[in-house]
Amino acid sequence: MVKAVVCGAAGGIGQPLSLLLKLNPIITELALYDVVNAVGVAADLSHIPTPAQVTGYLSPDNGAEKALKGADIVVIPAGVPRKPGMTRDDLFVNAGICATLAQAIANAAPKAFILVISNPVNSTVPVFAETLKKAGVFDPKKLLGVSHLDVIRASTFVASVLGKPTEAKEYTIPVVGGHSGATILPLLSQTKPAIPDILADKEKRDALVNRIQFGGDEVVKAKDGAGSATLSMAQAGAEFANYVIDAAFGGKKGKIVQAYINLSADAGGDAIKKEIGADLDYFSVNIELGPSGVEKILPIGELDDVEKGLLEAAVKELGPSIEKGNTFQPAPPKL
Ligand SMILES: NC(=O)C1=CN([C@@H]2O[C@H](COP(=O)(O)OP(=O)(O)OC[C@H]3O[C@@H](n4cnc5c(N)ncnc54)[C@H](O)[C@@H]3O)[C@@H](O)[C@H]2O)C=CC1
Ligand SMILES: O=C([O-])CC(=O)C(=O)O
Repeated sequence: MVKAVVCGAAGGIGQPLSLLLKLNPIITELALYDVVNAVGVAADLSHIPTPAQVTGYLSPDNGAEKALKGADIVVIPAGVPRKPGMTRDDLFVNAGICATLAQAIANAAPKAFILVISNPVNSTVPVFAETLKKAGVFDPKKLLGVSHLDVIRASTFVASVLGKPTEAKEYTIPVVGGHSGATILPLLSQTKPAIPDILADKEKRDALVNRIQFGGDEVVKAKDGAGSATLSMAQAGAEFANYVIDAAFGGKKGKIVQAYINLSADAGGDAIKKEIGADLDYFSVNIELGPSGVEKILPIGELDDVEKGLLEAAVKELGPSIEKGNTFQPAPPKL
């Protein structure tokens, strides 16, 4: 029995993400929350004959907390997407939405796994953490910033450069750091199976790294004002949520993924701070998933010289974004 909740369920990501979660037979309850149209989307999905019973909630009458009550996992693609010319940091307007949703989760589902998709992830995850801390329910093992789209992009783009586009799933590339531009650090030297020909070709490699780091901009540009990645994000979000569900509720052991998490000492974050040579509170790292969420934080491992340079740039850009989230003060509620 697993209850999943999607906040922002009527949006460009929310709708296909909810559809993909409805197809997971382990999920028995699927609650959809949005400030618009969540009831309609729920009615639509409820006609699909899979186990999940779907309900929709809008904001009046405490809809968020009603949706969230008893949730095991909450996935959050709520908030404004980019338009051409904007950076993810320009989306910091989403911080208020994130703080409100975090408070609702603290009230109604304090033990749930929380998967944050809303941008800018580098700052919104700290916003979630700070709100949960104030409410006394913060568990760093259960708060996961979703950077998995960068991971699936890396597989797709590597396979394409190799001229093997149909074999993308065969290529595993850890992507660490953060989720925007230079903070996205694809560890091509750790690709499995190895890609020596790309690593030896500076021009090819630089272009590949750039495409992975700015894959989001590629979609924003192509959509030309109609938003950012929604369908690939829905796939990445559902795949990632299903990994978390399988590890926590399905008894599947040993799954290693990357997610943007809090590097608190008791979860093993100190070792990462040493590895990256920076005292950052958050970083996307290799984690082993399990019943408690982040079961283990694993080492980033050896970087080659190109990656050492990229790490330096990532750390420089991440620090201020984290600080922005850590120090965000939500507007007092209107009386
Ligand atoms: N982490 C990642 O890799 C990615 C993150 N994103 C981010 O995901 C977010 C959503 O993107 P889209 O679905 O394309 O946007 P969208 O505008 O299509 O959908 C957002 C939804 O959030 C809802 N919403 C707004 N305020 C809310 C609140 N207080 N509570 C609940 N729902 C609320 C809206 O009504 C709307 O249905 C954006 O911030 C975008 O930048 C997008 C792609 C990838
Ligand atoms: O680029 C954006 O604004 C949306 C996003 O995070 C991505 O596609 O990676």
